[in-house]
Amino acid sequence: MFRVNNFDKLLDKATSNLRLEPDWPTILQICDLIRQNDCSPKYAVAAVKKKLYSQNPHQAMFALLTLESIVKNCGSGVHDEVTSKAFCEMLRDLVKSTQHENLRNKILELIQAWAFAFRNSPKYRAVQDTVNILKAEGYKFPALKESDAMFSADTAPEWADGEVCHRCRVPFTLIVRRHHCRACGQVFCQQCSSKTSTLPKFGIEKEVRVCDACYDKVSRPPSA
Ligand SMILES: O=P(O)(O)O[C@@H]1[C@H](O)[C@H](OP(=O)(O)O)[C@@H](O)[C@H](O)[C@H]1O
Ligand SMILES: [Zn+2]
Ligand SMILES: [Zn+2]
Repeated sequence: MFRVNNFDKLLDKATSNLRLEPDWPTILQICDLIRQNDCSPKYAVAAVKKKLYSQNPHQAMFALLTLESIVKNCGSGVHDEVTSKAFCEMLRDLVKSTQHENLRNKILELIQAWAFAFRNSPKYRAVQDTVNILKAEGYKFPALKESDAMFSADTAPEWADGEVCHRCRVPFTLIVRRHHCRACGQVFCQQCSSKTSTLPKFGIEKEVRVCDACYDKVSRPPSA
């Protein structure tokens, strides 16, 4: 559980009510933890959500900025969490209940940007529904900056399930343990995923487990 505590420490630091300016380096470290699978998107979003309810407007705003960054940088695992009906309803309630104009506007900005970013994903339609409801209730949304809705970060694939090794087909047992390659997300036995590599293209700077095929790909010198 150490790694998760590390996340909590970073989130406390990023949302400290002693700060007057956002702590962007810490916010980006939080993104790295999630991108490296050191903290699950579910845990991360739930922890940030708690900070949104802080009575201290600085803390709540820093939590919103952290939320904005992890949605932009950490891929579909986070998108699944913040586009759930429950999360959208929570944001809608916050828009209604907050006393702070700047918090309200930041939430409206985020919901609108996400609705635009996910406009082609039917499974995320709860966000557009929330925009429509809030507009019908008379809330004024800030002008959409399309740049706010560009989630450019390339993120590591979600991990696949499987009862046998993706490469040698050996069945997993109590002895033959399951492992995941961080580059392709497939499931392998120890023998087929014994190597490690950094994966800069996914923002993973530390050595992580990769399968033999991905190891050959990432360690081959770029073709001249
Ligand atoms: O050790 P176990 O109790 O079998 O748990 C496995 C390890 O956590 C593996 O981590 P790793 O890929 O870093 O080895 C992970 O990829 C598997 O999904 C888990 O089932
Ligand atoms: Zn294998
Ligand atoms: Zn692989």
